[in-house]
Amino acid sequence: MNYSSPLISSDIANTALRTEQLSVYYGNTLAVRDVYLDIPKNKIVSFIGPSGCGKSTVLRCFNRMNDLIPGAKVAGRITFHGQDIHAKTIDPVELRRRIGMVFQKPNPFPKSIYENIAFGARINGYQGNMDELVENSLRGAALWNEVKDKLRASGLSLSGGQQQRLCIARAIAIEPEIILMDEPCSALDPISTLRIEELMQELKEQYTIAIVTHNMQQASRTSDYTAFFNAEPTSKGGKVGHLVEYNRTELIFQSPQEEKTKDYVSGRFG
Ligand SMILES: Nc1ncnc2c1ncn2[C@@H]1O[C@H](COP(=O)(O)OP(=O)(O)OP(=O)(O)O)[C@@H](O)[C@H]1O
Repeated sequence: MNYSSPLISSDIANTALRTEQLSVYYGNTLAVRDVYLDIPKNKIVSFIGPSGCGKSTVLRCFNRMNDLIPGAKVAGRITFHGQDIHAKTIDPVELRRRIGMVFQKPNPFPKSIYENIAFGARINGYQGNMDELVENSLRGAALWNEVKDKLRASGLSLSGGQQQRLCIARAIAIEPEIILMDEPCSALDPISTLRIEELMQELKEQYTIAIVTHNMQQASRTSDYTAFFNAEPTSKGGKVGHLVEYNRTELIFQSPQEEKTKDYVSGRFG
């Protein structure tokens, strides 16, 4: 097996996202190169690696968030259930509805808890019973019991951990298939972090999750597969990220194939 370009499976039906020779540039600078990666359906995949190796860059490619960064350019191919996400027929707004995102810092709208859920759903044309959608989304994000008596209070009045679960509720309200999480717990205390991790286990029954995390214990606790990225120096004095090894999480942490992975997961660098 070639660990620099591992494809986990040839089982397309169970592959939610696939990258083939994915490279991303910011202006003329190559940030990350030649990533081959499959994200299987209804699994949690963690991206780990030292700062600047391109984890967030790759994550943002999946729902074309990099389109919104001036100068960012994506080369290679990304498919979502076999369909090229850069095809002319793909509407990036619809793609982002199907592939939602939760960010590092909880970012609820400065609106009521209720409206945080209802607003996006309304914009996306939701025609059903809004009270039900709000309740179900808050239940899905394990927040309902804490907020059911104060749905008109501001989302910003919640604790950091509750705000992050509100953002997850907002994401699931528009019924995505995939949830991308970019260090969703880095601003949270350990108890709120554990709640989000428990929630992820519940969510994966319905959704596919890809998460960037600096917390290796979190990757090993929560994910089915782990992708280890690293950055190597270039001749011009910069650095370029690449995928070193991708495999089942227990193999990455207990018997990695690559020396670099071994060094990283044992805390020797990063
Ligand atoms: N908007 C941007 N404009 C220019 N360069 C960027 C931009 N975003 C990221 N980069 C560069 O791309 C490279 C990869 O960054 P990225 O944030 O993807 O890495 P990361 O592994 O997620 O890092 P961290 O763990 O610190 O969040 C870095 O060299 C970074 O400086």
